[in-house]
Amino acid sequence: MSLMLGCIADDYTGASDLANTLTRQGLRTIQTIGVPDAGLALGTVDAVVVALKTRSISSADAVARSLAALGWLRGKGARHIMFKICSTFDSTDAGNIGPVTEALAAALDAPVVPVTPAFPETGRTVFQGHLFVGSRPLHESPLKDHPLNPMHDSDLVRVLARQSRHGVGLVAHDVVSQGAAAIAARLAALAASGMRSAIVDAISEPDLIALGAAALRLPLSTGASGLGLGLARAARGESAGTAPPVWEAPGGPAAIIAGSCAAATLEQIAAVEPDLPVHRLDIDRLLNDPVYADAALASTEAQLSQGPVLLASSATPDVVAQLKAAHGDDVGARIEAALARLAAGLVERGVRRLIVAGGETSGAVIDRLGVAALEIGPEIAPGVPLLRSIGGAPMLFALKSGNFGGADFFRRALAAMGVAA
Ligand SMILES: Nc1ncnc2c1ncn2[C@@H]1O[C@H](COP(=O)(O)OP(=O)(O)O)[C@@H](O)[C@H]1O
Ligand SMILES: O=C(O)[C@@H](O)C(=O)COP(=O)(O)O
Repeated sequence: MSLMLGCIADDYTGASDLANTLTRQGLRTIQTIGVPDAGLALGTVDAVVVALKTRSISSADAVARSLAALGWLRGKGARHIMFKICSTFDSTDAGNIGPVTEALAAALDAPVVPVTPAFPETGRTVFQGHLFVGSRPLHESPLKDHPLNPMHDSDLVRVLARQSRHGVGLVAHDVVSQGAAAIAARLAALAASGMRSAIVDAISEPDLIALGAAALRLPLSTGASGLGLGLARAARGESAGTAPPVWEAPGGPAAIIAGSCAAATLEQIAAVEPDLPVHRLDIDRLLNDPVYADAALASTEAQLSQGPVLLASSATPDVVAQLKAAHGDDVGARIEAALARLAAGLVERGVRRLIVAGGETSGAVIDRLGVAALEIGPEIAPGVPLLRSIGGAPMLFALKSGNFGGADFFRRALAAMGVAA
């Protein structure tokens, strides 16, 4: 097997977001959870997205796990490697976008790495190296309040340079607008001057297509799903590619687990509250009362037979700050583990259709359920596909980035799973 694209994602919703884009661009794509066992049957695929949970761990661990994924992808003949990061560049000054990019570049002997989180379809654009979320620069967007990776600087050349050993350049829009050859020439000039990565401007799909054509000539690129779109177009060439599959909806109750504290998720929870039972979890009890989780699950049992239920830890930034002050900076990881336990309890009670809101939350849930890989189905909302587990009891998932989806996302996801809300 020889893969057109081998992708390494730093969180699970990011992985499914990219897999969705590649699938919509006609590439047969599979998402694996970590480096898959040798026995996993991948079938005939053009791209594999290896989902890792490395965005918020130590940079040494993130590098080691990403290099292991690289080794597996190279063993599958991947012709180009893409490191999938968040379209809002979620990271701290301690890493991990810079350290992982530089480690992968060294392993691949890449002369320079184009880097862009641009994803205009979801309002992420990069101009003069500055990242905009909608009309606001990153540091004025809701991402400034992220519980794990609050973003306080929209100048990505500066942000990436703070977490990189080598110099970081810029391919500005006046070059990008001239097309792939101009981008490639600028990247080569930056490499000759000692730069090893470069933020690349992109504000539209044509920019992404030009960048994809230039990037595919290099061993490695780093970015969000917009970059994936450009790479897929260049890799696919003129072939039409393949359409996403249509699945028979499996039976079984449905549930929603929300761990994201993003503004979009808070709005989505409020929007669906009139239609189904919403359990807003008491975090103090969730973390300290040994019987609270079982009591919460018991309270859902009768409800699950009537329709979907939603369990949420999600809170506004001021409440998140209070809980971090009360429980320590690791409160996020502890809540993830508690939500994953609740998800396992819901599956034990027959749930086979599960929507999870939050990247780190999705990682904890999918790991706890032991899912090995996911097929990519039709798109529910930009950046969020319907997913079906591969191996084990078949389950349908929707793993939603906290920031993605409109107010009606949960209703749309349930409908895509064959569930009326
Ligand atoms: N009430 C809360 N207070 C503090 N942290 C929370 C709360 N609820 C969830 N969290 C944590 O916030 C983080 C959300 O990250 P994630 O799941 O990646 O969402 P997003 O996709 O919005 O980034 C997780 O670590 C989660 O456990
Ligand atoms: O690129 C994106 O924005 C998403 O694919 C993503 O990575 C979001 O991460 P979470 O907000 O942690 O889900």
